[in-house]
Amino acid sequence: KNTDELDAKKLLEEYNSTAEVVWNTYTEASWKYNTDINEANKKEMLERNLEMAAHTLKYGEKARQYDTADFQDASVKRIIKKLSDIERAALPSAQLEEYNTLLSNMETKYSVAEVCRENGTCHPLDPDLQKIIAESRDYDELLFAWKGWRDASGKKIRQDYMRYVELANKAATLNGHSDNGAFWRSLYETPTFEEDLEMLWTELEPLYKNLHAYVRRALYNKYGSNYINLKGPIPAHLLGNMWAQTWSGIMDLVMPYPHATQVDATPAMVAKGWNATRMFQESDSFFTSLGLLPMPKEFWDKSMLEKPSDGRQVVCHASAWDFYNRKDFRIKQCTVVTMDDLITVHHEMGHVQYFLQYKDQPVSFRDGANPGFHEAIGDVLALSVSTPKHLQSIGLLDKVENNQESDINFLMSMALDKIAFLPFGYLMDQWRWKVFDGRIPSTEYNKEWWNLRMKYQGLCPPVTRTEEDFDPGAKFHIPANVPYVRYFVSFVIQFQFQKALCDAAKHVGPLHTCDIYKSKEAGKLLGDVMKLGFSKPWPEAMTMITGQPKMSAQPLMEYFKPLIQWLEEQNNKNNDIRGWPEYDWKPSTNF
Ligand SMILES: O=C(CCC(O)(O)[C@H](Cc1ccccc1)NC(=O)c1ccccc1)N[C@@H](Cc1ccccc1)C(=O)O
Ligand SMILES: [Zn+2]
Repeated sequence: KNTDELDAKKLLEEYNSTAEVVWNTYTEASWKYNTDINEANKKEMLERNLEMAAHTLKYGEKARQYDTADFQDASVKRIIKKLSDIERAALPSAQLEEYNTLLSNMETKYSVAEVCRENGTCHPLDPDLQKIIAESRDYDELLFAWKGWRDASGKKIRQDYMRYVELANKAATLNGHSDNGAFWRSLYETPTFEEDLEMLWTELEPLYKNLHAYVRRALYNKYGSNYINLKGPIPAHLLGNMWAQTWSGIMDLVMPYPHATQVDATPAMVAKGWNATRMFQESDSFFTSLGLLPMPKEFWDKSMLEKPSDGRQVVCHASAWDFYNRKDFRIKQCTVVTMDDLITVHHEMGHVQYFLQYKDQPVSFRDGANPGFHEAIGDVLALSVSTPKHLQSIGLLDKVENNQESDINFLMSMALDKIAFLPFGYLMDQWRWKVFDGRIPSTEYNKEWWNLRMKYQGLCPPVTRTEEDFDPGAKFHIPANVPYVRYFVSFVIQFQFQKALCDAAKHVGPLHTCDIYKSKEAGKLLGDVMKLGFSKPWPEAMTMITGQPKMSAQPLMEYFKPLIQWLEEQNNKNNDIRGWPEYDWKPSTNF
C-alpha cells in the first residue's frame, strides 16, 4: 500500500478539478431531463452518468491504494476514505446501465402518472390530486384520488423496484457493506445510529399518540362512526395529504379555538397577488436579513420555479441543484401559492444556502455535515417565518392576538406538520432497510408497509390492499432512490438549532414565539456550520451550534410543551384512549 501523503495530496487535487467538470456535465444533462422528460434527454443523461461513473471508478481505485493510517492531514484521510466507496460505479458496466435505466424509468413513471375520471379529464399529482386530498371533505372523492394515485404510480413500479433492490444491494456489497441500507446508514458515521433513532422515537411517541387521538376525535365528528373507530386506526386518505405525512391540510377540522387568531396565510397570499417569484424573494430576504448569502443572478435566470405550461413533462417533486462550478445553483419546484408551499420554498432555499456556504470546499466536502443537516437549514428559518408575528410583519396576517387560545391554535398548526410527520419520517427507511437486508421479501412488500403504517402512524388503508399493489412506490423517494431518515433527523435537530439560534438572537419568552429575523448572531452561527460542509464529523458541527454533540428531542418537546398539556386535557375530557388497540377494524366501503 502507498503511504506517501504528498502523492495522495496530488491525486486529490487532480480528482477535484476533473470532478468539477464531469459532475457539472452530468448535472446539466440531469437538469435538462428533469425539466423536459423525453427520450433524447434521457439518453444524454444516461451517457453522462456512465462518464461520471468511469471517473469515480478511476479515482476510487487509485484512492484505495493508499494506507492513510499515518497521514498527518485529517482532510486528506477523510477524502481518501470517501473516494474509496465508489457506490454504483462498482457494478459491471452492463448492470450499471441496467441500474441507471431502472432508476430513470421509475422516476419518470412516478412523475408522469395521472388519474383519469370517467368523463375523460385526467389529474396529475401536482397540483390536482394534492389539492383534492388537501381540500375535499367528501369521503369518496378523497378515496378516488387516494386509490387512483396508487394504481397509477406505485402499482406500475413494483417489478422495477424488485430488480433495483438486487442491483443496489450488489453495488453496496461490492463496496464492503452488508446491504444498501447499511451503506445508507454509514453516511451518518454513527455506530449507535439505529439505537439513537429508536430512543428519540420512544421519547416522541407519546406526543404523537396524543395528537393522533385528538385528530381522530375531530375526524369522527366529521365523518361519523362508519368511517372512524375511536379505538382504531385512522383511514389514511382523510389526513389532508396524499401520504398522511403532514396534516395541516385538515387544520379547519381540528382548529382548537375557531374564534381566535387564524394562522393560515394562504388567503392573504392569494388576495395580495403573490406568485412563485415573490415567494422565493421573500425567502431570499429572510436569509440575507441574517447576514447569509443572497441567491446569485444565475439562480433567478435558470431556476424552474413553476410547472411549465408549454406541455413539457417535468419532475415536479421539488429539489435544489448544485452544478459544482461554484457559480450555478438552481431550484426546480412546481410552486403553488399556498402557505404550505411557502414553507417548501424555504426548505429548498436552505439547500441552496448550504451550497453557497460550502462552494469553496473540495467537491468531496460539498455535502451536509450529515444528510439531516442539509434538510434542516431551511426548515429552521421557516419556524420563524411561520410565527403569527412574522406573518403579520410581511402582511400575510392582519389580526394577531397574544393570548392562550391564539397560542394553542398556532401550536396546533405547527404540530400537524412537525409532530404528525415523525412516525412517517421514521418508518419510511425502516421499511427500506428491511427490504435491503432481506427481512421483507418481495412477496410481503405491501403487507409489511401497512404493518409499519399501522405500528407507527396508527393508519389503515381505506380499501383492501394486496400484493398486486405497491403503496410505498406511491411516495416519490422510493422510486427516486432518495433516502428518507434524513427528514426524521432534520425534524429533531431543527428544534435544537432553533433553540440555539434563538439564544444567540437573545430571544426572551417561549421557544415557539421566537423569530430570529435580522439576527446577525444567529446567522453567523448557522453560516459557520454550513461553511464546514462535510469536512468534519457531524457531532463537531452539532457542538458548534448547540454546545453538545448529540441529537436530542428536548428542544422539540419544549417548543410544544403548552400544546402537549392542552392535548392531554382535551383527550382526557373526551375520554379518548391513546393508541389504536382495535387494530383489525376496517372502515365501511360503499363500493
Ligand atoms: O422531499 C422533500 C423536499 C425535497 C428535497 O428538498 O428534500 C429534495 C429531495 C430530492 C429530490 C431529488 C433528488 C434527491 C433528493 N432534496 C434536495 O433537493 C437536496 C437534498 C440534499 C442536498 C441537495 C439537494 N421533503 C420531504 C419531507 C418533508 C420535509 C419538510 C416538510 C415536509 C416534508 C417530503 O416532501 O416528503
Ligand atoms: Zn430537502
